[in-house]
Amino acid sequence: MVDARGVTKDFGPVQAVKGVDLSIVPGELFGLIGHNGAGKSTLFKMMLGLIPASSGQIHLDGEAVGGPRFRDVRRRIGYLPENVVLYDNLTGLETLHFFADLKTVPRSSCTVLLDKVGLGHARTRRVREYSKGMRQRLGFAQALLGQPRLLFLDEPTTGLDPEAIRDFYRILRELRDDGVTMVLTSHILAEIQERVDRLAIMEDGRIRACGSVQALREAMNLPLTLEIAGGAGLREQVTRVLAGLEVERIDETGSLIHIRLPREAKMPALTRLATLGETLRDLQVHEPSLEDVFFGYRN
Ligand SMILES: Nc1ncnc2c1ncn2[C@@H]1O[C@H](COP(=O)(O)OP(=O)(O)OP(=O)(O)O)[C@@H](O)[C@H]1O
Repeated sequence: MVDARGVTKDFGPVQAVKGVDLSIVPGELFGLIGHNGAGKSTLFKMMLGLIPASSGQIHLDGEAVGGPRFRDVRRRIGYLPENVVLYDNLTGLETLHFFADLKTVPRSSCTVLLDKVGLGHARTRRVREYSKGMRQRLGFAQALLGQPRLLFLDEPTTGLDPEAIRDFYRILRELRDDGVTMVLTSHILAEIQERVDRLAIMEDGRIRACGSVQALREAMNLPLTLEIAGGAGLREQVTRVLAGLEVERIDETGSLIHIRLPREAKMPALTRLATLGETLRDLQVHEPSLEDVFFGYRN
């Protein structure tokens, strides 16, 4: 659905994107993460044909961006920019009517979309009175006009509270079930790590790593943490049964013991810990977070 080959972008002396190759398959929910200035928004704008690439090629749905048949593809694309520009004097519904007219989409779909993003109750209120999260929802409704098959969402959850973020990802899952392809950017790694199918880590204009969160974790081979709770003297017993295994660290906070160990030592450690029987009250395995993976790739 999205295919970028050797894409670069120069802004004068600044090379914002440095030879990006990226393939996103139909129906995929794809995350693009990276620190400020990594080049995410620039890559998005080139994919949408809003700015030309300095070199390289991008195809969307088989058509070259900026090519003769790109106009048709563009009709099937929805875009939520990082900073949505809205007119304060219009109501939510008037705003959506305005965008529907621009996209030559029937106005009749607007009320349904406002309900979908949780703004039905506020559709006759002026945007001036909207909170940041409400503005973001309105921007999202705008991106969904015309039932796009490909959605680009730049920092879509900025300003949303946790409940709204949950609602937002529920809508994305519904869209994915309908076969819509989505690409979203985020800084909030914890938020997207369990929600996207695959992601790319972008740094300094380059894609440093790309794959499912699990694949990236495994490729990095970062240590895991086992967290266990139990009775008095647990730490000594844990240290005893794990003796000889490759354990990085054993820490204690309150009544919890944290054991940091390489992935390959997980099953042997669990087998040995099981011999402690009822001394163990609880045990959890913590995978490295996306933050750990992200910083692992940066270091
Ligand atoms: N129009 C422009 N003119 C000059 N430099 C630009 C322009 N747009 C972006 N840049 C530069 O290109 C680099 C990448 O910026 P970009 O906005 O793509 O990053 P980003 O990953 O989206 O960052 P953020 O998460 O902060 O939005 C930065 O160094 C930025 O200063």
